[in-house]
Amino acid sequence: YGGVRKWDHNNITYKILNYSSDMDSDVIDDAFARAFKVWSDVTPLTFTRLLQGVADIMISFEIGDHGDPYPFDGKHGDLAHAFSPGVGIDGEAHFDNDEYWTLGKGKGNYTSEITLFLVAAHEFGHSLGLDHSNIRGALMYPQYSYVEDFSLDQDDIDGIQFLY
Ligand SMILES: COc1ccc(S(=O)(=O)[C@H](CC(=O)O)C(F)F)cc1
Ligand SMILES: [Ca+2]
Ligand SMILES: [Zn+2]
Ligand SMILES: [Zn+2]
Repeated sequence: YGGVRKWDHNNITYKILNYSSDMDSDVIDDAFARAFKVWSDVTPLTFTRLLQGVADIMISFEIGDHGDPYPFDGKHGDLAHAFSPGVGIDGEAHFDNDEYWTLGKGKGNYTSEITLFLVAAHEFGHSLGLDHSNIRGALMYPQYSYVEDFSLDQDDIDGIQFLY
């Protein structure tokens, strides 16, 4: 999870390794791009998507035990996790594919639908080196809660600007 390490470069790359079947892949691509923009808007960081090769942040949808010490737990519970900067597994962001991923108020009662954009923005905060915030409205607060019109809390901005 989050650590106090940070990337030693500002032009960070990411790669999407696989997709969830809950949403079109171009909608998922866009949700991830918007989640990275949350952070590039308040730092000198840039995020470039790679289609092949090894990127700093490798993004994948996983279920159950998926080869790291943090197996997913089926629908609900843990939604995703990400590792702080470094080499190898660090920087990776994993999303639980047993969740029903959507964007905002889906067709049904969105309490059972998890907004990919919000979770991704939070996970990428961890991939950049952020830990949790104790401010309830902050993006880096440890609990997921759906918000209509999202904005970073000052605590999130202070945290990321402390690092970069
Ligand atoms: C607002 O974004 C999130 C809040 C909480 C989570 S989580 O409930 O999946 C959390 C993982 C995390 O804090 O990144 C849990 F420990 F797994 C993910 C994204
Ligand atoms: Ca889960
Ligand atoms: Zn994992
Ligand atoms: Zn977190």
